[in-house]
Amino acid sequence: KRIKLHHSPFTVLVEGNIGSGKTTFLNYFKQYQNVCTLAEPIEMWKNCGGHNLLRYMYEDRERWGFTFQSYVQLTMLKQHTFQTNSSIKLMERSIYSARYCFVEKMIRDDILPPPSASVIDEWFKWATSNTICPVDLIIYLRASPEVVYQRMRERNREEEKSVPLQYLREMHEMHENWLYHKTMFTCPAPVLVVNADLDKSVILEEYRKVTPNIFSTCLSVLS
Ligand SMILES: Cc1cc2cn([C@H]3C[C@H](O)[C@@H](CO)O3)c(=O)nc2[nH]1
Repeated sequence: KRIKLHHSPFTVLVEGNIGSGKTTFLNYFKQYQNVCTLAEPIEMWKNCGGHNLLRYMYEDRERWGFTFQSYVQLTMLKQHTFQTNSSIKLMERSIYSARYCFVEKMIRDDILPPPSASVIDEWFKWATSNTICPVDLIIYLRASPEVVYQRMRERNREEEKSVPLQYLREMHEMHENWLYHKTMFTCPAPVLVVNADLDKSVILEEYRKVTPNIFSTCLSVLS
């Protein structure tokens, strides 16, 4: 009797701070034909009905925090429920990092008033209470704040030009609490930590190391 221990498709979340190399990681796995990669829908956040919610959020987090995170949650739900025939689905971030890292940070910074936080949380609890957001593995691209700050500056994304190093330090701690120390919230799947500080000249070798975990089907045969 054989039982399946994972969902179809085998769903992998690529998580990490701003500038930790998620896009590079996703692009590396594009080379495999049975992998469906879903990049973070940042273009949708930059144009929701003609509004650049990402820019509004960074310009005034109190005023636009809820609006932005509410739309992020919808776009992430769309990605989680995206149907593919590929055997593996690789997602950049998720509804989980939305809630446990970014929304949680806004709550702790008093950016998100409790009533707004409750509304986002009710959507999150509904979305994750049934099987519409399945996860089988989380890849945590773990990078130091100073390294990702440098990369963010070099990438020079218009909306991020005023993001300070301190914010990246705090977002690093949110990721550490959730995915490394696991002191905050539950992890919806096993976590594989990748040293994302490595220079791009050697980082692909580091990504290659986790391919067995992504491509191994975790079928177990019961005697
Ligand atoms: C799920 C999720 C992704 C995400 C990204 N961001 C920001 C961080 C980066 O500056 C930009 C692209 O990741 O959007 C955010 O504020 N809240 C988010 N929530």
